Amino acid sequence: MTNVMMIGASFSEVERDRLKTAFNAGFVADVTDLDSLSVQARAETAAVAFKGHAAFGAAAMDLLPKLGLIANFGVGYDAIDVEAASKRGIRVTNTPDVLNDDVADLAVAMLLAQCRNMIAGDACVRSGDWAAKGSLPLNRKASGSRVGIVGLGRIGREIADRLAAFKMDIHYHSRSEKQTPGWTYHSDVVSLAEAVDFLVVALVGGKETLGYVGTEALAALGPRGVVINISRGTTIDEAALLKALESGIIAGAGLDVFLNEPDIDPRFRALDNVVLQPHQGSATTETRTDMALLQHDNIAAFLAGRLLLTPVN
Ligand SMILES: O=CC(=O)O
Repeated sequence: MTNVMMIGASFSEVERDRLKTAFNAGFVADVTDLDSLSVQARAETAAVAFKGHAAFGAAAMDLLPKLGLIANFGVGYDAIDVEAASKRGIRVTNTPDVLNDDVADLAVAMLLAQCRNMIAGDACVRSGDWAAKGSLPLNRKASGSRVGIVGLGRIGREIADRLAAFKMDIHYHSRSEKQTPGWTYHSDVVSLAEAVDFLVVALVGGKETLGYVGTEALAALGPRGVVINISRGTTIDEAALLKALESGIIAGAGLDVFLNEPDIDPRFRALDNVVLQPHQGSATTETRTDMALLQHDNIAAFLAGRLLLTPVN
């Protein structure tokens, strides 16, 4: 009997094997494939191990009448309609904390790569241009500048701690003022953007933060401003961001997340003032293993009737 169903083409072979061995879990690549399962397989499914960013809404939940748990692989669960799940008595879990370090590391790496022009530097050495044409134009100092963190949750704090070690003056905006070591709170994102050179977006995704950083904040950041986004493509108004990058309203960006991943807006690829990453904030072997184990442990706890480790609802 299979009462656990994996949903997500992005599960690795190791992750699939682990869940298959532990729970005899079945597999479908996408939520839209659920109706291809037999009536019995759907009727037996008590828990779903979910991975990916495709929407998991009420209609899919209704295909699984005994569903009691959606265990998300990832901290962000904006793909899952949690309200619809709660209404149906379905619990949702995620994988917080274990990925904070990696996501914060990538944010810092993109900020440094952007300032120090590292992508062009690598190309310059590889292509032979260094010998043929000489060094690159001077790039930009990162240490000691002013940075604004949008969203001082678990990941935002890790980013701020790292950038404080780079002697940066830390400003932040979040729902409420926090206990911080001398960092400056801003009650709105525009005043934060006005005060800093770098804006690092570490918000949760979802309806509430849709287009949170928009035209006004980008204009306030100004022509030396750099945006780093490791949250979700939805948190920045992407049309406004592209316009700001193309027209010099801001200086550049480091982006790990986009709308319509992986088929991102081709205008990004034409820009030479951006560092682009394929949504890989948590993508180290170590962290993905920890995330997989936490997802597994939530499913095991649910099936055994124990308390969930990291519940969302
Ligand atoms: O995007 C990755 C996550 O939410 O964990």
